[in-house]
Amino acid sequence: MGEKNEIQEKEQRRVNHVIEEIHLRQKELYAKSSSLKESVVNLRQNFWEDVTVNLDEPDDVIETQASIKQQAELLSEQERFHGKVGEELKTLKKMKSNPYFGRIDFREDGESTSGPIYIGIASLMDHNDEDFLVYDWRAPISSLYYDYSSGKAQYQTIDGTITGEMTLKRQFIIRNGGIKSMFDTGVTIGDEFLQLALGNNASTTMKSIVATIQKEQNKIIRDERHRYLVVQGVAGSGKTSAALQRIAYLMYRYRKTLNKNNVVLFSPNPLFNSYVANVLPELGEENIQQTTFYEYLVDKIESNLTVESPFQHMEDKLTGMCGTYYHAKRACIDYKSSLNFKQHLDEYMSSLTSGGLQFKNISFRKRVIVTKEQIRDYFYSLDPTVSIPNKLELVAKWLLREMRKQQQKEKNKDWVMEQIALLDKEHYLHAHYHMQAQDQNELYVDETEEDFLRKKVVQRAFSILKKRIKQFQFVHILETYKQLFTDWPLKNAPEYWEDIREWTIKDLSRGYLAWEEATAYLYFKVCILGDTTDRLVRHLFIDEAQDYSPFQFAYIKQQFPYTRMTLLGDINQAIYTHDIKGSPLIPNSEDGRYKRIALTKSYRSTKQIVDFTTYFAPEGELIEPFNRHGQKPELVIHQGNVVVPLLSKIEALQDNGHETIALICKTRQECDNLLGLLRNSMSITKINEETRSYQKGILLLPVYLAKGIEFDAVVIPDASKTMYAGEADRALFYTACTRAMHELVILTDGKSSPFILEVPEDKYVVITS
Ligand SMILES: Nc1ncnc2c1ncn2[C@@H]1O[C@H](COP(=O)(O)OP(=O)(O)OP(=O)(O)O)[C@@H](O)[C@H]1O
Repeated sequence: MGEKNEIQEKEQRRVNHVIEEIHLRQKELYAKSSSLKESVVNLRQNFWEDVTVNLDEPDDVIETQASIKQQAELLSEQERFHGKVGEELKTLKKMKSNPYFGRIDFREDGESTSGPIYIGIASLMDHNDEDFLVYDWRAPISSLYYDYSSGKAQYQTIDGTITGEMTLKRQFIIRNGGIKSMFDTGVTIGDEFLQLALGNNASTTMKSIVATIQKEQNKIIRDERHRYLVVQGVAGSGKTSAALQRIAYLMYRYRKTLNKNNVVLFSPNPLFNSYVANVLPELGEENIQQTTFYEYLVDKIESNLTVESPFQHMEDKLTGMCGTYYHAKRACIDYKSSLNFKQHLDEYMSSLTSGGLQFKNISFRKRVIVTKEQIRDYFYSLDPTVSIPNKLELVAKWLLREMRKQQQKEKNKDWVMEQIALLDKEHYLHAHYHMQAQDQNELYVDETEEDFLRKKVVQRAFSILKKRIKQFQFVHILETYKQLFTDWPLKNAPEYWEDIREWTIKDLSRGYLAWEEATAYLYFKVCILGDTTDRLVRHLFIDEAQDYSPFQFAYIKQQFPYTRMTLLGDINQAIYTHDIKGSPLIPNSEDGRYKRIALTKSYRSTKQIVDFTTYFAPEGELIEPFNRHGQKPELVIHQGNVVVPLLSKIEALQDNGHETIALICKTRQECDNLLGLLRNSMSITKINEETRSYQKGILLLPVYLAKGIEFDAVVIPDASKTMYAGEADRALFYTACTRAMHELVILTDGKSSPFILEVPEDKYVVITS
């Protein structure tokens, strides 16, 4: 037997031993789980038997309450334990098939021997709880595996830096308990291992990358020092993957204090949410809160206003903008996305301390009981040095007092008697008992049952009004915001200001907030109404951060004042805002609290695809392909009718074994046209902004919905000059092409997009059909 085989056999024996230990642990946990389950069931069934209930004296009541609380705590403790055991069992099940993926032999300075350390998705002790059979990939010592090849190495612990020498680094592929292959590697994570991981078909859900995390990615995952961690990474460089492993790392590192409610991920579209939903559970962690920034805004803006979705915004920008309108709308988007606009808004808001805030009349039963002028006068009679939100608090108190006076006035009116007649039996009984109780305690009764019922009816009728007053709904935010465009003089007005004003007033008057307006409006609202900052969120992750405007970032920073942020993006894929100068992804925003990490290696696409797309990448960032080879991209030139060549290309891609083939168009309009042409010839799934998940097959979608996602093969059905021409289309075209893992096919009518012409001809194959 060769030395290599002997080593593999020895390793296999160890794998068998670990699986045996896993088996023992499982048995132990199953026993624990069923006894816990039994105890939970018993506790639930006998809950009241074990509680001492005595309500005779006030002291007894307190004692009873304490007894119930104690019993409830015991029950929830047992339930929690049971849940934990269940989670451990799930992890062990995964480990039984694949107990670990790496081994390092590390000799600490001052020690004479180097112990082997095996690394897997979770830690495992032997049955005596003495030795670690497997270390969690997030344990401090495991970072050696990702950061070093053989030789001098070090890692950080809470007690300081541990230095030493790594004498061996071995990687395993273990499936169903058998070692399929193993490599001893000289580089940090060996290419062969990564080749295998990347060569597979695209999956409809993202996978974890713990076995092959790269050194630069490991820096992102383990950074704990910086308030703002900014990752500029080229397409397919693993930004999203690193972000998800980072979440898993933080949940492990701070498991006693951090839970899923303290972590939020802003994702680019609803489809992406389900695309990444498997990663954390695969790593034994619960999913965190995921939302799109659009959903986040809509949730906070009054429900009677309509907020334009970023996708509709894109669609309009790409299909409906031409001529002077195009330039004016662009100026509008640029301005409202900028910090200049924020400053303008801030100045306007400070002017509101002395006048201009608009209010709403307060009406009851179609009669105005407090006019907006009365509210305004009261508001501006208050001390001008007090902040607007604090003054609103005082106005609300005054209004609530006014409401109480109004209630008194309303109580004796006829409508109240009519309402009393409509009350149900319960209310009458309540009134009756109330009077009885009074009889026992008082010598005379000053209130009749009718009085009591009248009071109740009026209280109920005013309750919604009072609730709205407490929420400061008497302030007319929309009208006050609109004034900014009607009355407020603007210094240094941007180009096309008159057009911008006109559109904005029209939109606001019909209760419509354009996408570029929505954040500004919400910012204005929270500043006027007062602090609604989010203190619960301790880590915020923003994927596709290049698509956030400087104004949106400023708002996010203000809303999450105590939150650490991880921003991940790619300047090359900036498709929403034209003005990316203020983006934090660009280095000049660095200060001590910022850490910027650049990822330049692209793992998603084959070398041939990366070589092709690099030529028209907008910002010319350094892009290195990973060494995985495939076919050169194909440029199919047809004579006008796209259907025949498109169908034959899709068939060819299917024959090549590709399971997920995406037809990526520039707009939804183009998708609709194409679907009309292809619908009768093949089964196609069209993806729109509401799509939450997808299956393998042929997918049709606009590029802005493909953000963050990848497919085995990508087909660009129309890459002609009329479709992708202007500079604004460059990032869209780049984003579309970089979604491909293995094959990229581009069709044109012969007049190709200028971006293709920027690529040397030897980088792609031309086919004329
Ligand atoms: N270290 C790694 N090991 C294995 N696979 C990796 C690694 N890093 C990235 N990948 C794979 O590369 C692909 C791209 O990763 P990911 O989607 O995280 O990149 P991204 O930078 O967010 O891309 P984009 O910005 O283009 O959406 C995924 O299939 C991911 O699994």
